Amino acid sequence: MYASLLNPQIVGWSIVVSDRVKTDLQGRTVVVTGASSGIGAAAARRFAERGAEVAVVGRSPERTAALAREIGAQAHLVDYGRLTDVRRLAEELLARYPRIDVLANNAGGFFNSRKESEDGHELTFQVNVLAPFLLTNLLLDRLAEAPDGARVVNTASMDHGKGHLDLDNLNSAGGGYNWRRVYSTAKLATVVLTQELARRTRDTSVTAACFHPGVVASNVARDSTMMRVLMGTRLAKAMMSTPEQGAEPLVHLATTADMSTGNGAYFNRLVHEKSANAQAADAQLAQQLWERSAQLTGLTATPGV
Ligand SMILES: NC(=O)c1ccc[n+]([C@@H]2O[C@H](COP(=O)([O-])OP(=O)(O)OC[C@H]3O[C@@H](n4cnc5c(N)ncnc54)[C@H](O)[C@@H]3O)[C@@H](O)[C@H]2O)c1
Repeated sequence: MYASLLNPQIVGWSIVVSDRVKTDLQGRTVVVTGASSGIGAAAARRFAERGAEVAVVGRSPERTAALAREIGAQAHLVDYGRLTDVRRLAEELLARYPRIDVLANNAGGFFNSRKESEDGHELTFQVNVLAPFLLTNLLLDRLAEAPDGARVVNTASMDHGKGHLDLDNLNSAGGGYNWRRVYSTAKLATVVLTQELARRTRDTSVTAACFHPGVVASNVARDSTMMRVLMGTRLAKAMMSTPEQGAEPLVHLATTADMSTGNGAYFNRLVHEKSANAQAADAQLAQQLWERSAQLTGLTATPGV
């Protein structure tokens, strides 16, 4: 019974994105970050089964190579804790793939205590927001050239509802670090930047969406002792979705034929939802967050308004 509460597909909630999907992905290239485990690995397998050329992007050399070998794909390594590494990855992808049809920004996570990246940014914000923002911008021209239209799918979380963006303190500096609030805020930024990306690319064939994958049994809590213990119990595992179930919305949003009603939107699994967080609908904040993120990642050229 509890499992069905957490698994929309079991109780049969309505699916409001178009159910017309591109099932044959032959000739298409899909980039999946955080693909060495969990939701990303499950999604990468599904894309490969449908014939896509998959760029398996991961941090762990062993796990990334193993998954790439398993699905006959190419492994690409990156550490999102270093923005220079994100730039190197973008160059590697641009050199290797003449077309990119889907960018799944899925890498993410949270940390027990406040850590800073090599670039001096709070690490949760860098890994979940700044690094994928930079990668997306660096790949955007290639995405816009995709012959059948390209899709950016960002893995957000329903936790974004509890986030609060303070443009003057995106670094979560000062005392009282609360990993949950910091993670929720990072995922709120994902929701806000997805909308802003859709707005800034509205004259191109690129569309974007973000989603909550459900509560998924994965390694996402590896850096939080408390969450690792909570998510590791047998009862908790029985209540959670599998990575394959968590990957379903990602694969669907990446391949759904018609995004005209969902461009820039947030989906709770496959249900198009209006966010309960008022900041998610603040267009001025979205514009400012985009500009601030560009500044923090050293981007000089981003799509205009
Ligand atoms: N598991 C859940 O219940 C849940 C719920 C909501 C959202 N999410 C989100 O789903 C996404 C996938 O998580 P998952 O549950 O599959 O967990 P996971 O830990 O298996 O996957 C996270 C991936 O992100 C990668 N990653 C983390 N830090 C990185 C870094 N510094 N550089 C490069 N890659 C890095 C990891 O290597 C891993 O492949 C994350 O964005 C997570 O926040 C998960």
